[in-house]
Amino acid sequence: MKHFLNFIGGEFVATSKTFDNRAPADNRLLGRVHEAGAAEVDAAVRAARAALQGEWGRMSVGRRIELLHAVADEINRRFDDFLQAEMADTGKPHSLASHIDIPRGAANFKVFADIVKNVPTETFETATPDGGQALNYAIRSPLGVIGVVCPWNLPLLLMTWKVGPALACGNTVVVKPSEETPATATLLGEVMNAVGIPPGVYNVVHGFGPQSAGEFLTTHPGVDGITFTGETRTGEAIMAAAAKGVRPVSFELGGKNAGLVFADADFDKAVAGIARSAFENCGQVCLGTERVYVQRPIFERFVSALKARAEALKPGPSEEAGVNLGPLISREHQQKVLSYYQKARDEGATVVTGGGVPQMTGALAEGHWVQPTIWTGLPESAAVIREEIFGPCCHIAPFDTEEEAIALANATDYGLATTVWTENLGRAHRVARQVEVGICWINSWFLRDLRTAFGGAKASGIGREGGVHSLEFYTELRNVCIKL
Ligand SMILES: NC(=O)C1=CN([C@@H]2O[C@H](COP(=O)(O)OP(=O)(O)OC[C@H]3O[C@@H](n4cnc5c(N)ncnc54)[C@H](O)[C@@H]3O)[C@@H](O)[C@H]2O)C=CC1
Ligand SMILES: O=Cc1ccc(S(=O)(=O)O)cc1
Repeated sequence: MKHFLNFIGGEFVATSKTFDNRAPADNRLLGRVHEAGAAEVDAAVRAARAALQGEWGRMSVGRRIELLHAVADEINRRFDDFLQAEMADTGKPHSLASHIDIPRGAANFKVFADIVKNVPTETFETATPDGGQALNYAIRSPLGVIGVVCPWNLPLLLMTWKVGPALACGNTVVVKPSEETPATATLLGEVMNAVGIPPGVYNVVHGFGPQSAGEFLTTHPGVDGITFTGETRTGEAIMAAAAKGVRPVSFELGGKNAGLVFADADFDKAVAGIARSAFENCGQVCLGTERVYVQRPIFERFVSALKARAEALKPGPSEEAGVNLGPLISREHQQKVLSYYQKARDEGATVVTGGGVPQMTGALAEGHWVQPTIWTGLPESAAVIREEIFGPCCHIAPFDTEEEAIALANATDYGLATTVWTENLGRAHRVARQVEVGICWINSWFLRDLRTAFGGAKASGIGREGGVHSLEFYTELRNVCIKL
């Protein structure tokens, strides 16, 4: 039996309280996760503090960067171990995990190491009242011990998206992976030891949120800042915890993202793009599109074409050739998504395709599968149009004018992402400027350059990470003023 242990001060730590880790594809037992209690979380925070005050805190930026490149290289060397662990924990297809999750896991260390190496800070020469001069210059210091609370949808990618810049800036981290996906964060502990990252720089505590490792970590007074990706309501709880001690937070939260397809779009590219944004990772991407608005002249044709795409998706085990649809993460999440499928029917939706559970055979019948689903005909007040579902589904509605499309896209409490499909350059710019989101993709989706700002407007988050913007959260910018 496999055991997923905590990683504290460079050592793997077992606890007496464990819980099952099961594979979403077939519910088989993958291993037992050792839940960290308040004592283990405290030990992890202390180890992180000690590392900050020790070798890591004294290390030159150059050496730190070398080590983070070595972490990336070691992830790539152990690519298959990470791939197998991620596929088992999430059930996602090989094609997805091998092209996105694991490569990004490595890239997140390299990119931020290089950014930290190359970013300058400001200087100002200042006239003084006595007719002399002063020189101001800025320095960036690490924020300190960072609590990193992670979701289950892109476990390695989203964890390293925070750990990479945090370590590059000289901080130490205590990571709380999702209880659903403990494997790759644990494996990363082995990588840290293998390349010589000092003990205590990277720590992992396993467990749940309330009254477990998540709450123990976010309420711990030794944590200097908290970065979190997940549900908006959890963000509210973590923000309340962070208020004690006035500790900064960086949040990437939920979304109810719109896709806008204009009649002048390249039709085939728009259909393929919206299909990806609605169904990739079985719809479990915060950037995914659950509300599609299509200009009336192409509406019917678009609905038929997206239906064909949804019905062509092949659910199955990660490794099987041609499989491009995985399961949902858990039975609980499957029930949540299916409850929205029911709500859509109750509210009078036309179910264009899907709406239930696919017929899976053998062991896969025990997995958390749902059909890709498309609805039309609902009013904007319907639950599946208002609330984040996080499943492979979308509602499609027609619109007439550009103004109407923008108003529909903005009619939500969330503000994470929009994807716009048009061949009209002027329209693309106009729409991009007016949609109230952190990221607007034109004729694309999930096309990421890690140097760009990433984050949500409105209820979708606080702060921006990515490129130099990550430095705003992970460092304390200080000014030194010297009277010359
Ligand atoms: N924006 C995104 O990328 C993601 C959004 N979600 C949304 O969240 C929903 C539920 O997914 P969950 O994993 O249950 O999200 P969640 O927000 O409940 O959990 C994310 C992480 O926060 C931890 N956590 C939960 N409550 C906490 C608390 N009070 N204090 C400290 N840590 C806490 C969890 O243990 C987990 O590590 C999804 O259906 C989806 O709507 C989920 C995953 C990613
Ligand atoms: O699912 C949420 C999500 C997906 C990707 C990223 S990023 O590419 O690392 O910025 C962030 C959040």
